Amino acid sequence: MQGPFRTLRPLTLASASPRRQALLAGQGLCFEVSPSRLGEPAPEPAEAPEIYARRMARIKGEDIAAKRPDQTVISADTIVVREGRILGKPRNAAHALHMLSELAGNWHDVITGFCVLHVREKISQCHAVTTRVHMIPASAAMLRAYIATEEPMDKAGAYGIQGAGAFLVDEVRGSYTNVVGLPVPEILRILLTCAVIAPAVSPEDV
Ligand SMILES: Cc1cn([C@H]2C[C@H](O)[C@@H](COP(=O)(O)OP(=O)(O)OP(=O)(O)O)O2)c(=O)[nH]c1=O
Repeated sequence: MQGPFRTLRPLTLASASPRRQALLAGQGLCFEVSPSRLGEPAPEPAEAPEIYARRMARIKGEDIAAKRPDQTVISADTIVVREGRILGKPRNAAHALHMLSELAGNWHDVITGFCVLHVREKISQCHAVTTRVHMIPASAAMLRAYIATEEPMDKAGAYGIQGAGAFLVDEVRGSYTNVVGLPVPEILRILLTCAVIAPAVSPEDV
């Protein structure tokens, strides 16, 4: 896909998320996709949500980076946090309804932990970005109808801001792409610094 950036060196996205793939492809980046199949362990007692999201991103990223030591590997983990409690993906429709009932009418945090790793070059950058999101006080009928679309089932907090779930969100404070699953400006800044990507057009072309 044509975009504002081009990829200079081999890049791998260690994620099965089609949203993350679309966010990077939309910038013009070329990359392979190699999701980690490691299970995601539960948070440690008293582990802060940002630390947990970063730890999960590191587990997934290091799994793939070890197999591709000459490539730059990007990984991420997105969680929803309401009053200090971490909401991952719903187990089933009833669990999705439970989660959305808690989120509706309230503020919550969406935290994406992400890593940029390169084993041979000893690059190991892991960070977490937090976005505040407010949901409308949706009725149970609206939430049930949304869950019936099945969109919530593979998403942290049981909603997708980029899909039909947009109807639930009336305010976002912070990075939008972070909610979708990858904080694009932060990732691009690191890739530019590491000379893995560059602007697609050289200055003399402008
Ligand atoms: C809150 C929110 C989450 N999500 C998604 C992003 C992530 O794909 C998913 C959270 O699950 P993750 O465990 O972060 O990622 P994943 O299982 O989809 O992929 P992988 O582990 O291979 O990287 O929730 C949205 O798409 N939109 C949203 O608005």
